[in-house]
Amino acid sequence: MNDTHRYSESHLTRETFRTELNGLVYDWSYQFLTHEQLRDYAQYKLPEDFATKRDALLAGEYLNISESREVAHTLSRGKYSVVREGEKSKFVQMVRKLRSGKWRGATGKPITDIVNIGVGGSDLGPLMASFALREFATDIHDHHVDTHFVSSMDGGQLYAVLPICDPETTLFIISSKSFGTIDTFANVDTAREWMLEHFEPLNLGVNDWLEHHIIGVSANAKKMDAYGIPAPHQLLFPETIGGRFSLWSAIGLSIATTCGVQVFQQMLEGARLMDEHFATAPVDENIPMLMALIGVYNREERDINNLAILPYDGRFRMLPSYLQQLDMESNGKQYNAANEAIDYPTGPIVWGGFGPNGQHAFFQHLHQGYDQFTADFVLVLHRTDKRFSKRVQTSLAEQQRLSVANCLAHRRLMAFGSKSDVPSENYPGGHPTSLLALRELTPESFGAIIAAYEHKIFTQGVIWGLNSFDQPGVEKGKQVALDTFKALHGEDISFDPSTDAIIKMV
Ligand SMILES: O=P(O)(O)OC[C@H]1O[C@H](O)[C@H](O)[C@@H](O)[C@@H]1O
Repeated sequence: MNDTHRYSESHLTRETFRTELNGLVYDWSYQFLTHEQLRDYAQYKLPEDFATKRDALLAGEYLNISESREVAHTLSRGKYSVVREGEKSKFVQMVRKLRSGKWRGATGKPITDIVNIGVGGSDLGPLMASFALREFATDIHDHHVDTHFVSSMDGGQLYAVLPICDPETTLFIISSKSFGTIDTFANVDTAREWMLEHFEPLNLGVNDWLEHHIIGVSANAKKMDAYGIPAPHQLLFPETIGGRFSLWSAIGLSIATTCGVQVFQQMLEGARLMDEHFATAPVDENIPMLMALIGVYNREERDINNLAILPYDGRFRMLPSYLQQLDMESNGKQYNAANEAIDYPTGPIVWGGFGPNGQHAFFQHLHQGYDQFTADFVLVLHRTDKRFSKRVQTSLAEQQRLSVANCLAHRRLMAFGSKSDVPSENYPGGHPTSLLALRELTPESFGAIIAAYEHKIFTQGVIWGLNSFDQPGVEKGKQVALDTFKALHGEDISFDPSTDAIIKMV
């Protein structure tokens, strides 16, 4: 494809490469494709049954073949939403009880700290959304609850969280679709020891812990029963919702305990509107499809193997980690949906970091390093926050403008470069990037941007013939780690000289 006319600033004045949905602006001006090329590329790349597959996804009917189940996460922001029954919903009642201080611990004190224990999809989505949306909480009563997140198997986060919590006023949400992930239960075991150590001198025990200080969120009711979680404290969600797509479901409980039910509902609504847009907008105005086709083009025609996610608003700090799982676990595959080996590139390596800080760190490589990359800049154009006086708000608004200016400037430098005969002053440019700009961050626009990425990844999976909804590579990782763990416990298992030697040192 001929792109000699792109990356010339004059060309950009003749065509608009921008589409908007409810305050989410997607600008692809600094990508290689023109509208015409994009439409041709869509015809060439999208399989004939793409619309059928898309409709099946949005109806909750798309088949995850290898796991023999449907894919239903889009329904969790529509007709099967956990908040659809309002005050009658168990999810809503739990959130209200916790956020109003009516949920009491075993000694009768109101819960003040909630710890979500989960990993992967049971951690990254809730953590990201809670962090991004906490300032929008509207239904705060007199009571203040803090929500913490613990995921890592090494206990590293418990070291930080336990000392600032009081066992009598702390509640743990065990978030695990399978209710069997070893990382999560390693953390739960330690949390239980911490609590029981405090409870036993008070003549309280495991049952008091289970009765007052635990909520289970899972697709596996049997395992929650077996663990002893009382039925009223169990939240179930369907098997058909994949872990990395589960923040919209009951797994989002910690989002709602942090931000309130209303914000959670608004987030779902933003995602639902993106579902509608994905279903109906023409291809060169369809945000997820544009993102997908541009990504496939960069991967296949330009041989660019990585995508940097560069948010310029601190509330999106966790977005790169979230999208890493969403994309790499879905499309990082060398086999197709029919389980045949494939010989073409699929999903890119997704990485990134908070843009303003990255400028003082890894941007050197982006501006002058050897490697090719593509990037998504994520920007929020306006921010107001009534918690501050006018005077402080004015200063904060100036900071927001500073961040916007830096984002736009670095994006230009990556696209157009800055030529000089002095090698150290030469910036090659030519890196294709997109801009996702929110006019304002709201729960709705947040929901929309996350759903856009989900559909982008789905579309790419369809183009590449993948099943984007399984993750055997992760399952394999769990098995190999089990054997190593046994060896650490003294079982006579040998691996290789390096591993064996380190095991002996532990
Ligand atoms: O929610 P859980 O069943 O505990 O699973 C947590 C995570 O486990 C695995 O690593 C899967 O690959 C992830 O997709 C999942 O999100």
